[in-house]
Amino acid sequence: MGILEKISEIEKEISRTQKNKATEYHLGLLKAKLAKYRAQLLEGPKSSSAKGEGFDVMKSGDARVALIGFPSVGKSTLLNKLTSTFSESASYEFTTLTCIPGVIEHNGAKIQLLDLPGIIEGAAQGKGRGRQVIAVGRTADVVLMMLDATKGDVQRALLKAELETVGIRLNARRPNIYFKPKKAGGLHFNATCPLTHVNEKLIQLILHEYKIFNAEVLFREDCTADEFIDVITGNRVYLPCIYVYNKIDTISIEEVDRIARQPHSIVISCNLDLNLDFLLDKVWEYLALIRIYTKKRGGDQNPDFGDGLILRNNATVEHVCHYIHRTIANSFKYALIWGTSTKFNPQRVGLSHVVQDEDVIQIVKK
Ligand SMILES: Nc1nc2c(ncn2[C@@H]2O[C@H](COP(=O)(O)OP(=O)(O)OP(=O)(O)O)[C@@H](O)[C@H]2O)c(=O)[nH]1
Ligand SMILES: [K+]
Ligand SMILES: [Mg+2]
Repeated sequence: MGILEKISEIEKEISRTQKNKATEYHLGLLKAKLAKYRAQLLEGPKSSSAKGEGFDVMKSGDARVALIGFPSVGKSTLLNKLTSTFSESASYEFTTLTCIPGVIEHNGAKIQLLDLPGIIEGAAQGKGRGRQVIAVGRTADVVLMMLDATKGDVQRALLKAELETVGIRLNARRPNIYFKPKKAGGLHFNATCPLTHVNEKLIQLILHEYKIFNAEVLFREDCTADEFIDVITGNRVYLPCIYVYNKIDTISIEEVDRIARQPHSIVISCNLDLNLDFLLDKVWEYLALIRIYTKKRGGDQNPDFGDGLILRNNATVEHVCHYIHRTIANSFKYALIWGTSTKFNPQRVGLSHVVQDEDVIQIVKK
């Protein structure tokens, strides 16, 4: 039996199996098997088309955003609206066949926006250009899952499932589980909170499926078997995702209102230029980028507000130093900061101080 057949057998069995206390172990095992086969499938012989043809796009700018969606939902139209790059758009499916990068300039940052071919059900198993699209998706800082507002809710669930299959978790946090395989000593299992989804026996069964007999496992939150499998498997990526419903010019206002209220969702119309500014603000929010302005020493010079430094949320003064020049941190004495991250303006801070959006910083060297 090929891997694909094994996978579909297991999937069938899982859907056949009723979820209850008695089947808990059985289901846990099936899920572990499924995750294992899927991993094999992805690692399997690299298909010759997995590279090239415009898919090896260099990362550039401060962040990368990937447009993923079914054919003809308007991905290329959006790229044309938001960037100065042109990508062919048309009413027929699979107009776009490669990855086309554009640049969005927003809040002084350069955000790389990737237009990609449409993906279809079965993409994760290599249908169409699915695997290549998903491989690019993994490298993004934020995924824009683009949907046709007229097509109902199925698309969203289908796409999410495709991405899940290949280990991409959308709008989820890495499970807080400590896991360390050992050479000997059996399984040491502990939890810092009551567990309602798994117990030691199930954890042991799942680990055996991966031929792991000695390990230390500590649940720091009430995780599920699936989440534990994610931790064992290891190569998961956790990506923020915005569901972008396009073509709202063709549906009723009631329907627009309903869709807009769903979590992580935003409604737009490329054709009528509706809500595109709001989309950019959302992208900015999901990227969690911050702007830091520098001020030179001496005089009453104003900071250079035209030219901010773009950093990740939770960046420290040390990150700021590295951004300016990698040797600055060595000769660093202290920094003065004006902004929301300090109590006083200015305030003297050290390298570990966490900066906030729109802080002004002056670095004083030894
Ligand atoms: N009514 C309406 N049509 C739109 C809107 N945005 C795009 N379209 C149309 O949708 C069709 C598909 O647009 P594309 O930009 O080619 O879609 P795509 O997702 O890039 O398609 P593929 O590259 O084939 O996957 C075109 O005919 C567009 O004119 C919109 O906001 N409203
Ligand atoms: K199209
Ligand atoms: Mg396109």
